[in-house]
Amino acid sequence: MALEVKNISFRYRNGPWILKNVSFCVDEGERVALVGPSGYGKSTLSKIIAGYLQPTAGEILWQGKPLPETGYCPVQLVYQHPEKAINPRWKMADSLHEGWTPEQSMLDAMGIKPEWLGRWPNELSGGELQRFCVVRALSPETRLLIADEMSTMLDVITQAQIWHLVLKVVEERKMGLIAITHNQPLAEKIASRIIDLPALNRLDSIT
Ligand SMILES: Nc1ncnc2c1ncn2[C@@H]1O[C@H](COP(=O)(O)OP(=O)(O)OP(=O)(O)O)[C@@H](O)[C@H]1O
Repeated sequence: MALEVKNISFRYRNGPWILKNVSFCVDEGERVALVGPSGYGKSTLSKIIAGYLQPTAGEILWQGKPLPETGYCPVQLVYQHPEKAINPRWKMADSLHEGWTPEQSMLDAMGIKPEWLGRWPNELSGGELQRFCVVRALSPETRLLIADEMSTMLDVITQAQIWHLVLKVVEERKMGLIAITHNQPLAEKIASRIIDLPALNRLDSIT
């Protein structure tokens, strides 16, 4: 079992419980889609799995152990909002090369133009920025990619281009994938299993 989400419960400060006793596993190289209504906690759960948020209770295990606190994290998250994931004070080349140096062929496949590398993040569109975020997350050390509404704000041609590359890399490297999407046809196309978050969330067990 590559990823174990074990009895995860979460609330923001003293707010309402968002997740209660959520458990599921993702096998090595498995592709799953995580679905649920808007505001149901999918992004929150993805941040917990990637180690950006600490759960209020429960644990995330990767290959049977907690995620490493230092060094490269084998679980990488691509957010819905690329502008929040990129350092505004770094030029794009620096953000891109922060974790690894992708080959030119990957930049070409993602449609990243050479002139974008010398720009600041605010000089690119959301879709252009998102391409950088996707490539940055696809280091050879990444073993599980969480794509949280990764392509929602893109036009259909760009969406297809990005998903084509991501699925090719995931397949070649036998990586795991958790795709969070409201797009049912996309979920069915990219994933072999659909995880319905409301069915796992034990909010009724709150005392
Ligand atoms: N930083 C925060 N502080 C307090 N509440 C938050 C915070 N971030 C999210 N929430 C709340 O937590 C709940 C779950 O939000 P989350 O973004 O995880 O849902 P989601 O299922 O990903 O939604 P969507 O499909 O609309 O993206 C929402 O009610 C949201 O308002």
